Amino acid sequence: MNTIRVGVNGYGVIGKRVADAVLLQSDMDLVGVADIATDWRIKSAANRLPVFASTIEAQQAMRGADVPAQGVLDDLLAQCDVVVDTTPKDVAAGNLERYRALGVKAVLQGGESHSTTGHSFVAQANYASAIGRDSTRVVSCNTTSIVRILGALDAAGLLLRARGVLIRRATDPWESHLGGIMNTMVPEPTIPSHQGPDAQTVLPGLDVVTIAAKGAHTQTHSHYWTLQLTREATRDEVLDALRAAPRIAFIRMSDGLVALNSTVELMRDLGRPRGDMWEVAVWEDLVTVNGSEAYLAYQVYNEAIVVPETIDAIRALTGTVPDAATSIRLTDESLGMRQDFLTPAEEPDHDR
Ligand SMILES: NC(=O)c1ccc[n+]([C@@H]2O[C@H](COP(=O)([O-])OP(=O)(O)OC[C@H]3O[C@@H](n4cnc5c(N)ncnc54)[C@H](O)[C@@H]3O)[C@@H](O)[C@H]2O)c1
Repeated sequence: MNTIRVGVNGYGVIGKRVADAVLLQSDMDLVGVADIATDWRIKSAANRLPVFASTIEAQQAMRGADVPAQGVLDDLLAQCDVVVDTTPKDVAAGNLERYRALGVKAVLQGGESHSTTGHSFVAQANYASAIGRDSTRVVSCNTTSIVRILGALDAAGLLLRARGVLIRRATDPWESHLGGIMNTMVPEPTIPSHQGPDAQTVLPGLDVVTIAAKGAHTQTHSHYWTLQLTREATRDEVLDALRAAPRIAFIRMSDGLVALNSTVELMRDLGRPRGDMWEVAVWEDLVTVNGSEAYLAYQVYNEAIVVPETIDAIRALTGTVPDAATSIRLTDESLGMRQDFLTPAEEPDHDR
C-alpha cells in the first residue's frame, strides 16, 4: 500500500485532532501543519510537528513570534498528496482552487457548503463515490451523527422517517472565554434546521426533519429522535441495526452515565487523547419501540466525531483502499474505537 502524504491547513479544534490521527495511520505520513496563529496553539505544535505559515503575513508574524516555520503553505502543498483543510467556515472554500491548481487532493469540513466540492462524505454511507475525486467535504459533527444513526436504521430497512431535536453546545471549550451563551437556550431561526437537509446531501433518500437549539454549556451536542419505522419492530431489532453499523457505541443510564458530563468524564478516565469520543454514544436503556415508532437519544462529541471520517476521506480520495469497510477498520483500530466503553476492549483481528 502506498504511503499517503498528508498536510493539515488550519491547526484548530479539528485540525490538531486530524493531525494526531494521521500520525497513527501506518499508510499515511503527516508532512506538516499550517496556520496563521502565532501563539501557544502553534508554538505547542512546533515542538513536535513541522509547522508552516498559511500566508506570507503569517510567515512574518511567526518569525516575529519565534515560531520555527518551515515555509509557507505552497511549500507544504508541494510535498502532499492530500491536504485536509480545517480552517474556519468559508476560508477553505477560497483555498480549493489553489489545491486543484497544484494537483493536491483536498478534504474540506462541514463549515463549507455541499456545493463547494459537490460531494459530502460519511464513510459508512458513501465512501465509494468519493474514490478518485479531487475533493470532498466531511459533513459537520451533527450531520455525521445523523447519517451514522439514521443510515444504520435505513440500511436495515427499518426507517421510514425521522424527526429530531438537536441541543447544541454553546461554543467549543477552548474558546469559551470569548463567547457562548449563558443561562438561556437559543433556537435556530428556521425549521428545519440545517442539519437534516445536510444529511440528505449524503443520503438523499432520508425523510428527515431537524429542529435545533443552542444550550448554555460546552459539553458536546445531544440529539432526541422520534422515528417512524417501515413496520412494527421489536426493540432488539432496532438495537441490532445500530450494533451492525460502525462507530456507534452504547452507553447506559444504569451504569451512571446519566448526563453529557458523565460521558465526557468517562472518556478522560479511559485515557482518550484530549478526552475525545469519536463514536456516537446512544443511550441503550432509552431506546424505546412502540409498534412502528421508535425513540432514542444520543450524545455527539463535536470536537472529535469527524476525525475518523476525515481519515477515511483521505483514503477514498487517493483510492489506496478501495472499500469502506477496510478503511473504517484500519481507522477505528488505530484510534481504539469501541462499541461499548465498559466491556473489555477486543484485540484487533488482523486476519479479518
Ligand atoms: N469545532 C467543531 O466542533 C467542529 C466539528 C465538526 C466540523 N467542524 C468544522 O471544521 C472546520 C474547522 O473548525 P474548527 O472548530 O476546527 O475551527 P477553529 O477555529 O478551532 O480552528 C481553525 C484554525 O484555522 C486557523 N486559520 C484561520 N484562518 C486561517 C487561514 N486563512 N489559513 C490557515 N489557517 C487559518 C485558525 O488560527 C485556527 O487555528 C470548520 O469547517 C467547522 O465548521 C468543526
